[in-house]
Amino acid sequence: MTAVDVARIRDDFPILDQLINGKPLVYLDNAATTQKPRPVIDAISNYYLHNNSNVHRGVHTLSQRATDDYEAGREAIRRFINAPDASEIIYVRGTTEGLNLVASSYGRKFFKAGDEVIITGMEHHSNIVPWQILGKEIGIRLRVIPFNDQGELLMDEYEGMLNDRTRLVSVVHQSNALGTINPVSAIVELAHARGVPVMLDTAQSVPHMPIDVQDLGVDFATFSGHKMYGPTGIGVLWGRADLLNEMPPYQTGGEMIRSVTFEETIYNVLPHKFEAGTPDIAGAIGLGAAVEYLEAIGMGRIAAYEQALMRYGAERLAEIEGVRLIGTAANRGGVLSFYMEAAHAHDIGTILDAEGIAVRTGHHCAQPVMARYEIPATVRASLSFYNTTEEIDALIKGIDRVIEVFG
Ligand SMILES: Cc1ncc(COP(=O)(O)O)c(CN[C@@H](CS)C(=O)O)c1O
Repeated sequence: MTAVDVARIRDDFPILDQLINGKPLVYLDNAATTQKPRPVIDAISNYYLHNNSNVHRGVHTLSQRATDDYEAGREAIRRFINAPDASEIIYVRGTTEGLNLVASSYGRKFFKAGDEVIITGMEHHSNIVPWQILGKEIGIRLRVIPFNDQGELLMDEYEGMLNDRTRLVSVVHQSNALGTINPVSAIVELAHARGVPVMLDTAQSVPHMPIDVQDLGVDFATFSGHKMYGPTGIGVLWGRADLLNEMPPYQTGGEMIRSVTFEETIYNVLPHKFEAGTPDIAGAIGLGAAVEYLEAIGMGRIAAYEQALMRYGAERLAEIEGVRLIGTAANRGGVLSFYMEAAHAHDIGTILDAEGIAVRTGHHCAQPVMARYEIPATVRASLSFYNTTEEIDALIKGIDRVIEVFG
């Protein structure tokens, strides 16, 4: 993407054109949530302005229009991740709910006391805590794949963990704290050799690179709409139909049933079995618009642009004495996490905000990662295709200001 392309893209994001503390906003917190382009905002407004109605089983025009748009969003997502069938696309609130759904439904169906789930040491809390709860309830064991100082998984350790009690491998594709992009194909190959399914947390990869769930060979994948330029409150769990059909519903009530008597309930078919109650209709329509927006730019172009920007940022940060980059895997995405002895991450973030620069500071819901590096927190700049090298330069200038203040 050229600078001209980026300038035109930035016109689609009105929020980026504002001053913060008298300085141009430099939004570098995209791993937390991304900004929304006009087509997404317009699609949501259009629904509420002209088509607002509840979906499915409606016999009036507005309901049919809303249902058509809601299901068109599902088909757009299927296409975007190259899932075999739209019925395998389950709308959830976000990655957290997707992970909880699999832990709760797949976990209670297929795990027995003494069984094991394998995760990595760089997981987001939403792929740690649900398994701990299942561990307490059913007596399953959590196995954790360690990683080296660069933030790369120790694959030999992983291979050694797989055994006859392993019921699921559940791992992050791209770490939100380190940027590491994990070797999914190798992880899948070893797991499938033992007949073990793989769940992939794609919260940080779907928005930033091409994702083909069939090519990856995974069995589940989950992500959040708000991290891929769509609205908050809507996300996706994709799963292989044969597994989803075996799994009990996660929540129950309307929409997810075929018939209910006081004696028995017959569940609905996929995807509806896992979509109880009135869904986030506007969110799904907005997410469908976000998919179309990203497809028009091209995920390959986005990945290449963000990769170049991250490498530029890493080079600039390496020039500053006292800045320690956390997460230096050879294969990593648009995340620049760093630590400075001179000041706590929160103080650094505050000074950067005074310069108009928005970064995330803290443990990023990955406290085991901070413990591994023996640091309390990092400052994390996370990139998007609407960021520029000039914004990286502004970040560097802001860090120089931090050093002025804290010495
Ligand atoms: C890898 C990964 N996995 C799961 C989640 C949860 O996504 P939700 O949309 O909140 O459900 C996140 C969200 N990470 C945010 C909030 S902590 C971050 O600032 O890094 C994530 O990065």
